[in-house]
Amino acid sequence: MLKKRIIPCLDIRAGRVVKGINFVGVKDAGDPVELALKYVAEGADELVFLDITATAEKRETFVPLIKEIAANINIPFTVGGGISTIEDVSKVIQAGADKVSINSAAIKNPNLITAIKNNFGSQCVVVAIDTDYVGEAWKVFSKGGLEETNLNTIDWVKVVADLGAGEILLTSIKEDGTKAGFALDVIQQVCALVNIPVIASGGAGKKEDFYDVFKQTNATAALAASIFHEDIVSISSIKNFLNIYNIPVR
Ligand SMILES: O=C(O)c1ccccc1NC[C@H](O)[C@H](O)[C@H](O)COP(=O)(O)O
Repeated sequence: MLKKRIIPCLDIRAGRVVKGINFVGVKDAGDPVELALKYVAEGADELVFLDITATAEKRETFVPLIKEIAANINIPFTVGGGISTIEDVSKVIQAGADKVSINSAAIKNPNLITAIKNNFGSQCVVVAIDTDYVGEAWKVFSKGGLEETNLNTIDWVKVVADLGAGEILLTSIKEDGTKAGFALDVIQQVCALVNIPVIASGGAGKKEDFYDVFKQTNATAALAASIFHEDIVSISSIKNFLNIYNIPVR
């Protein structure tokens, strides 16, 4: 079995790490560079930086901060947040990111996935999908979880994989920030549909949640924010725990 990846996520607003619950009520969670260094020292396999700033001011804080973080870490670095053109991707890659995460822009213009793949390689494009169970189906949400689309998550994952996505970052909105555990059902449904890596995201609250997601689904990585920003458990202790229970980690 491929080694599983533990990925801390820095949700950024106005240059600070923030964290909320179900994508709302975000509170300050610290300095991005300090947290990035801390997580690398703890053994993070990758780092995700997600700028949730909705305002135009993001351009000022976005690129310099990416440069500063990229200069200080030696693990794969994925950057997302409002990326919607090849020029945005180029700027972020030149600033030091290894991959980009696109969400709302992929919904609006699915061909952007293929364009990024053709220009930078499929390994560079992570398609982030925020999902919630509505009525009888898992639906895709855009704009930071604020807008329900007419897309069915199960259909959308197949489309993005066919268009050239290198990975899928699947976040269950209901679990986000709750520390109640990952949404194992939808994660496994998605893993069973695509041949590209799926990163589970949303809900991690204890080390056993990481065991559950790797034991009960084919997720190749688990992303978390609250559990790390609130110092509930370190990345290294999660990895030690997974090793004891024979889940391969780096
Ligand atoms: O993804 C967004 O657009 C967004 C917008 C506003 C606030 C949070 C957002 N995303 C939440 C992140 O994806 C978050 O890091 C993951 O859901 C993991 O959260 P935890 O449940 O705290 O581990």
